[in-house]
Amino acid sequence: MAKKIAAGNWKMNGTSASLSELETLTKSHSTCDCAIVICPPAPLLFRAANLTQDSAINIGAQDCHTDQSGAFTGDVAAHMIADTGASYVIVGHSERREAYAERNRDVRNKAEAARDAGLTAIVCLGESLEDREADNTLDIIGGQLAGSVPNGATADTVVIAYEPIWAIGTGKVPTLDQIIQVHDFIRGELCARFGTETGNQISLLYGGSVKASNAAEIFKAKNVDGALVGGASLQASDFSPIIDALNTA
Ligand SMILES: O=C[C@H](O)COP(=O)(O)O
Repeated sequence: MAKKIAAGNWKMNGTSASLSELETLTKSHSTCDCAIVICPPAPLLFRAANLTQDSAINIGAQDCHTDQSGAFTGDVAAHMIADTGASYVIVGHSERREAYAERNRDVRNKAEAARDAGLTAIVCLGESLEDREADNTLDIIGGQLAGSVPNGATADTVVIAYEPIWAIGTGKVPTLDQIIQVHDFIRGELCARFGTETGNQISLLYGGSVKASNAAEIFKAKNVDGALVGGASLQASDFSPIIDALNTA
């Protein structure tokens, strides 16, 4: 059975003042049946990891480089992220695939670098509105999954986040049937590639306009093991009810 995960991606939002939101979450969720992961901007990683040490909250980064060191100005290596005390890293978010032209091969290399550093990679997949309207969703997701997830993936090294690009930050959410169709497909592909036991253990998160008002409904869906939340993860008061909905799902 896959671990339930409530993950928050703060994207390029937050300063040291935002750590108070983490403090609130830490206090309000001192124990939790699901894993809680907060991915703040890189400058906050070290302090966030310190603040949440020995709590139910895990810290993750939003990206990593494929290499361990070198002349890559502005980049951060996976082992540097692990050194801050963080344990997760998001790779292949659609915003990076688009803005930095990251291809599946780059995402897979990043996920491998994360694994080698002892981090769990949250590998993001998602179709554009154009793909969806052309009925290409499963082809796109299948290609991204095959190309972005490393061989030998396990539940400890990889989490999958399905995030339809058209649902990110738009308030538009796919129907439950659409989410179920894609998550069932991903589960089937993972089982076929990694075996039934491992395939069923890898957590599948849904992302795209998840909020307190729709979380419980989304978490009812088979093969939805949690969420990757953007906007509604910035304030503890918005994210807490999403965690609670996952706990009771
Ligand atoms: O990584 C998170 C996703 O991009 C979802 O963002 P959102 O919840 O603001 O739509």
